[in-house]
Amino acid sequence: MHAKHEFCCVIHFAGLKAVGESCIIPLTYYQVNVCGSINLFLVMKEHNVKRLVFSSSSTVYGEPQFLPITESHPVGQNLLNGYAKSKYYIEGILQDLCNSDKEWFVIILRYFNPVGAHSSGTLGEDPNGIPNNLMPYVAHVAVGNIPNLNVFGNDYNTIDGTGVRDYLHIMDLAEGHVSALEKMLKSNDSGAIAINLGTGNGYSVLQVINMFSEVSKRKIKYEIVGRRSGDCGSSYCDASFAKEYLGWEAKRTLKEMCEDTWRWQSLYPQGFSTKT
Ligand SMILES: O=c1ccn([C@@H]2O[C@H](COP(=O)(O)OP(=O)(O)O[C@H]3O[C@H](CO)[C@H](O)[C@H](O)[C@H]3O)[C@@H](O)[C@H]2O)c(=O)[nH]1
Repeated sequence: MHAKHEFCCVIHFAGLKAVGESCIIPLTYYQVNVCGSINLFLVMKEHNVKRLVFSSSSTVYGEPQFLPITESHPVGQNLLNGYAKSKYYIEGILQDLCNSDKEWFVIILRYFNPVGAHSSGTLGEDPNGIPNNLMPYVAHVAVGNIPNLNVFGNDYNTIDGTGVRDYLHIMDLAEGHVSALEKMLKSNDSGAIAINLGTGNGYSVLQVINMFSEVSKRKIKYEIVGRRSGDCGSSYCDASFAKEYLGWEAKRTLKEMCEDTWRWQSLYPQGFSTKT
């Protein structure tokens, strides 16, 4: 690709991302995420392309030590799964790379919980098999593919005892990348800069279920079960650095996240394999 086209920046989205799976096949996670990234950085270096936007994850913060989570929160401590470690290792590799060569400029985007779909309803999340994450699971229950949702724990120190996360509309996330690219093209900065991408607001599992039920007009059957291993009670970010540095902030509400997810799921109950 580099031989045929000229590139000025690369966005590195590729990788495996299921937390549970990374505990079962850690070597595959390190091979795909870490080795795959190193291969990409080597090719970029060979072709003298030294500007990169990297998809990292808020999981690098581990169990939050304070909230909201700022970019200066410690990273790499008590990471509970191979997925989080793979992102943390890649961030470290990028720091080393930038220290070794001052021409590199890397924006590390630490995603909180991306959810939702394109507002047209034609592009959405289509997990393989049973979804791992809350929003697609709720959508599958609402559309009737799965009978009920397990809520993992209601004994956290949160508004209603269920886990709180910083859900971010996928279109806001996409726009965050555009802002990062624009920044790269017009700035003379260098080094590796980590930026939280989230709304700064936390919502509990029950708040998400209630909002989804309201917009879909469907009852979401759920059952409270024990905590899922590796989960923390609350995670939400301080999103102010993204605004200051990239001029980006999330605009879409939890209601829009649920509406757009529902539009996609109700139009395509079987995802991309739905017969139209
Ligand atoms: O069937 C489910 C699924 C999830 N939850 C709860 O819903 C909340 C959100 O869980 P998700 O699985 O949707 O999201 P996580 O916060 O666990 O993890 C996600 O967000 C992380 C960053 O915080 C990483 O990016 C990771 O890849 C991604 O899976 C948690 O409290 C979880 O316990 C349930 O109650 N039932």
